[in-house]
Amino acid sequence: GQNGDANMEGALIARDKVGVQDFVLLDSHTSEAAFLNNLRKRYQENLIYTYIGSLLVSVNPYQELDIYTVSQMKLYRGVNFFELPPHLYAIADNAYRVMCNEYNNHFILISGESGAGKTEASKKILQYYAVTCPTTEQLQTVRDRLLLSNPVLEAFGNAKTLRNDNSSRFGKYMDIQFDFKGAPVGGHILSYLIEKSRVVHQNHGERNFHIFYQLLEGGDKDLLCWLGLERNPQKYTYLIQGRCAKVFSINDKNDWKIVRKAFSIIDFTEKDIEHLFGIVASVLHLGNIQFEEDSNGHAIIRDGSQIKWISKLLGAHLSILQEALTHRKIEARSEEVLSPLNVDLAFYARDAVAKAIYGRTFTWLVNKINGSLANKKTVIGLLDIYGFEVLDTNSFEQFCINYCNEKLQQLLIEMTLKAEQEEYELEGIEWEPIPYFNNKIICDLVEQKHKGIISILDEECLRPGEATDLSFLEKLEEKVGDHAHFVTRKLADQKTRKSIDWVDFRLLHYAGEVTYCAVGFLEKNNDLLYRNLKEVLCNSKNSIIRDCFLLSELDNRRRPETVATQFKNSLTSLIEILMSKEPSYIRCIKPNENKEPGKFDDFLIRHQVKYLGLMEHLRVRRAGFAYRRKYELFLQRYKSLCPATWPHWHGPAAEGVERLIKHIGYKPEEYKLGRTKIFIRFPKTLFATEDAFEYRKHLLSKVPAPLKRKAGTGSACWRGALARRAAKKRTWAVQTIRKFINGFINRKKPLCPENRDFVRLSQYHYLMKLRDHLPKNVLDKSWLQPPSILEEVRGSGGSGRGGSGPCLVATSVHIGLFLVPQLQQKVVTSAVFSGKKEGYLESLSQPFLETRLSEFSKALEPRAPGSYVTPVIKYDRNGFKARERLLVLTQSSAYVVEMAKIKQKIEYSTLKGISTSNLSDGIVVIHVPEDNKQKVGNWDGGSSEVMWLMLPIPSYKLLECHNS
Ligand SMILES: Nc1ncnc2c1ncn2[C@@H]1O[C@H](COP(=O)(O)OP(=O)(O)OP(=O)(O)O)[C@@H](O)[C@H]1O
Repeated sequence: GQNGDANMEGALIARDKVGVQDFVLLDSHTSEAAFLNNLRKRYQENLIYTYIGSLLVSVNPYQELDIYTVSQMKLYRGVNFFELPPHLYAIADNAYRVMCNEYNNHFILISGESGAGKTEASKKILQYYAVTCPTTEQLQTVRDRLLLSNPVLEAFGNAKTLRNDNSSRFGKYMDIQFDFKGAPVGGHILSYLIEKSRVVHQNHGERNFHIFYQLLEGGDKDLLCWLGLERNPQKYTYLIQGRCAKVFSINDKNDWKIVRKAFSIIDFTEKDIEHLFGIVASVLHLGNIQFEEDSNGHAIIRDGSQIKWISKLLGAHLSILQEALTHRKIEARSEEVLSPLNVDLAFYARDAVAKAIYGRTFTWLVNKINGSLANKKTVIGLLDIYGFEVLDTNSFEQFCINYCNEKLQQLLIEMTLKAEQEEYELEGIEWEPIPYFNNKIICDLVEQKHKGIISILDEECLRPGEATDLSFLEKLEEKVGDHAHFVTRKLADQKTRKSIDWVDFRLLHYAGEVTYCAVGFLEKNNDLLYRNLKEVLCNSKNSIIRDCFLLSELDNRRRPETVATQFKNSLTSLIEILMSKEPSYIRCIKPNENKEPGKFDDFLIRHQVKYLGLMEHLRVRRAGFAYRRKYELFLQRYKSLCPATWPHWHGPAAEGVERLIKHIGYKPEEYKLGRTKIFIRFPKTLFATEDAFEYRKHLLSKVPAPLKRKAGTGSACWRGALARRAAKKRTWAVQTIRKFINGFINRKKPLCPENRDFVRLSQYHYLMKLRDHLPKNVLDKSWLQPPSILEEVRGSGGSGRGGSGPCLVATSVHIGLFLVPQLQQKVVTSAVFSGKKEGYLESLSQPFLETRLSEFSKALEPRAPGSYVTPVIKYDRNGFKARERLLVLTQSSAYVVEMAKIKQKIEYSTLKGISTSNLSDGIVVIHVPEDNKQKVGNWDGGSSEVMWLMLPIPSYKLLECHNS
């Protein structure tokens, strides 16, 4: 992928820091141990992010890290992927920039097991966009709503589980919508499979959804009184099954305040809120309803107080409600008969209605939030979805979740791995396609029409007669028993048999085996709500309940779709949505079970590395070539390594690259040349090249321009040269330190051989400091005080034979500001080369040729009359074409000006200076002298001394002179 290539350079630069920051650069890429070592090494230094190409691996730090500040966000904004260490923000920013540049849609898929940090990651990305994207006051509201939808959704959709105190119990796909200027203007949320069973039952150590506890803890007295609730959660059956209603790590009272406030911002009316909490309270009352047997063995409600509250809060008729909870309406021929329920069935009906009310209200809530976020244009989607789940006992929910993960893996395979192989094909590179495990076979096992597990389950649910979970299991054995990824006790061999119970079936998922207990599958898939209970709810006076239970549902005599089928369908449409977008991936890893910072549990992590398919991904990413890059970019970066390509190569880039790599001595087995890209097989080849490049860059940054050209013809064998250099450097260091001490002792004497270097060093430092503190304009008379040693030496007339240092100090005060860049370069080069290079003194009196200034005016020269080098032109969906333009910024305002107009108004030769921004935003700042203000006329911005112009960099040429 595009960004995968890009981050490679960053990985190169930082590779010596802590491990490799891109797994692709691991020497032994097939070794799981090496993979884990690298991950551990980085984690222990709190480096929680690592790339595999363009995929980001994240390990939950379980502590607040100082890497999510606004200044960090700004650091990553617009910066090329490869220039900074791996980060969520880099992924987010890359998606954003690709979206803006290409006007296409994007999604970021975040996966990992419970507690691995998915939700945190998606919130951080959202914050990143909220802070860094352009916005207006008007859009501020949308931004706030986007951010505040989170606490509300979390209150209703998250719960404390054993694995995570704030576990999302629903899958979430959120689109962030941007307008053509890249401002976030809206959002849309899709939710998947809220875990309704939690409303009525929680495992030991777990809680119900946060909102119940928040309401009881934080709701004010009047509200609770109106809802008929007591503040004590221990009073509510539905809240205490996990026996941990109060948890130290969760502040329900505080969270309540946040949620309550969020409601008002995301457009909820007081009526909505009243009805919503009416429903929440009703669920609690429902849970406290108890049934007993009457003399006929029929269920009757033991105490009428709860049902009265429910009737009030849901606006349902008391006696009808009472009847509905204890009877079932059966249709016999054309008659409807009310048949009384026994106690067990009454409890079942009670729980079913609680789950249905809560589940549908959650969906209503999501829709309501969507209503307040609605907008259009391009989007970036954030998919935060439960990762692979393997519990001690795995039930229907785990089956759905793991099926979902199979589907997403399939998507990843289709989009990434195949794309990878196709790239080689496209580039015309000979390459044996590497086999990877395609999990389609498992997806088919689950979802295939008529033959898949879901179809078989549905059939059992719908068929007349005595269908049970066991008969479902038998059907499975009968129909998919010979499938390679399906086992039951009966089908297993002697050895495996022991580990599978009679009620279990086992699937061999792509990530490993999971044994599912079939008990409860039918009931959960059916998700039946008795018809008469539905009727009661359809007639409710609570408007939310009425929205959730439509009368039309009653008219529809067809059976509603089963849960598994609904889920399957929503996954299918999700995959469709995702297929139309550009993907980015984040894989979250949970480092230990104890939520402990700094603890790297090898066993647990190895397991996840496997489940997340990371080795698989790396293997494919590294299968042929570790690195590939467009010829232009490769040449751009490394051209200084070969005299034929430095400073400019005039032929086709591919040929330039060929020359270049011949010159630096690549062996044939190390690389391949494709149609548009060079492919390098081993990381070490690239490292050597990068070393040479770094070294050259270091050197070039200190050479005056005329010398730069000559330097290009230097030694060819950089690898050897490097070693020699290092040895030389050490000797040199020893001598220098000695000299420095000597110089310091003699610093007060007039200039003499003992103190000359020391004085020169002081001069140098002074000038460097001066450079950063130059007066901002001609009226500013402040000037950095030189250290006394320089004054003294100058006073004693010691400008000496070198003539460089003191002279510069004296003259620079009088130099016009527009010479400053020139002067700065000379200062630097003087410190480095004076007395060391022949011909340096001569070069001093001439202006340096390849300064940014001259290079810049060259770049602006039209190639053909009236046109400029590669203008930045964008098109949007509506065919809007942004013209070639300049952004003009004065100190008080900004204008957009047509290139053509500017050309008439400024003589480039009078520019005061130019600076390029260090972001990849394609912007250059031109400093215009004061007198040009008049000519520039209507973009006058007031009283500024220096006028600034900004314009998109028209070509590589400019970038290049900035970088070198
Ligand atoms: N980047 C991070 N910095 C600090 N703490 C983090 C970070 N990511 C996760 N955590 C901690 O780990 C906890 C669990 O993370 P999170 O809720 O995001 O997991 P999840 O993968 O969404 O789990 P689930 O699937 O159960 O919803 C958080 O509540 C937080 O305490």
